[in-house]
Amino acid sequence: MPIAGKATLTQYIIEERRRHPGATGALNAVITDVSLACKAISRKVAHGALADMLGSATSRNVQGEEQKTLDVLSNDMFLRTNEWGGHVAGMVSEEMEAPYVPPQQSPRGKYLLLFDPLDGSSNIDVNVAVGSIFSILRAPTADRDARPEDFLQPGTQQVGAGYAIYGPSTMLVLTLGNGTHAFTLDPQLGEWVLSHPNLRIPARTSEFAINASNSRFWEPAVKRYVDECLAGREGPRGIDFNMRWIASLVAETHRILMRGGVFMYPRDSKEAGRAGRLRLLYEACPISFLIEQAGGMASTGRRRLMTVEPEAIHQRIGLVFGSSDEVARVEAYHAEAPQDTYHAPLFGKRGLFATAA
Ligand SMILES: O=P(O)(O)OC[C@H]1O[C@](O)(COP(=O)(O)O)[C@@H](O)[C@@H]1O
Ligand SMILES: [Mg+2]
Ligand SMILES: [Mg+2]
Repeated sequence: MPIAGKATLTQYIIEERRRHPGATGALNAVITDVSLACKAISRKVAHGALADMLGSATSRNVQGEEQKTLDVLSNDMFLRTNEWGGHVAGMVSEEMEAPYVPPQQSPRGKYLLLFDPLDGSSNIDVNVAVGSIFSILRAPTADRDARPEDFLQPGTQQVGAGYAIYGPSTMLVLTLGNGTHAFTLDPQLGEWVLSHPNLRIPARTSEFAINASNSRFWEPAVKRYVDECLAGREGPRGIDFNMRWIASLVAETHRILMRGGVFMYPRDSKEAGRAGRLRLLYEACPISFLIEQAGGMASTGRRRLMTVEPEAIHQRIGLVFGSSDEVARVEAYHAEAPQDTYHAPLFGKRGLFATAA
């Protein structure tokens, strides 16, 4: 019996399976296992300081970032819930240098799971929303253990993707390639309830999100786009824009899925040899899949993000996503502007901060 007339996650994925007559239920099992990990993480996050879970672990992850206690614990939750089920042949995580291959599987799992177990972890200690992001790929072969190169598949190959957000309420947002749907965790029942079926992102928006402290490292096309937004009603866009920055990709994505907007963590020159801040396989690809399935666009700034052929499991990339008119505009500015042709009006000769001649 549906809760308050709404389907549960279990009911939804069983219904989805009917679209694939040959399906064995293994994908549903992976989603169930992931959603169990997310419930467990949600409980830990909700206890905050009372669970003695805040603060930093003593370790650093493969990208040299300080690991929070909850980063390590959340990673463990994902590994433990999924290795037991036997449906994944290997897992890649932000928190592990090499893929994890579950022991003694026979037959081997059909799927590969990639995840950021705790996204936005700099927000944990200040009690702001964090989340978990996941992507599901098919394992290319069942004949051998999963290898790093097996995970190097473009986003278009994802069979499922989603995130959990641990905010005022806990939600799971999922796509299996048939729309993007949001489930709210009923804390009494411990059940995910389909509260927001078929999310749609409006094509137009007047809200953007970017870490403006990086502006001196941006490419000209991004500078131009942001300057035009900031110029508001008096500028070329003719409308006032609002700006947001939560420093939590999951929370920014959630806002955009709920009411539109554009998010940018573009390629920049902040660190030599680093293409962008976000990780391609377990941040940018799953978010892009969710956004496209909700009618939005997701781009590197220059091209559709999900067509990028990955080269390394922890590869970083520029990401621009959200309302399609705005993402298309950012792509157009990149196509138009050779690297050195745009001069920001704020700092130009006749700009706001120009010094008297
Ligand atoms: O420190 P910045 O530049 O605000 O970066 C924030 C970005 O970094 C992230 O926190 C990276 O995620 P992790 O917390 O998983 O490392 C994104 O969620 C967010 O968009
Ligand atoms: Mg992250
Ligand atoms: Mg993380």
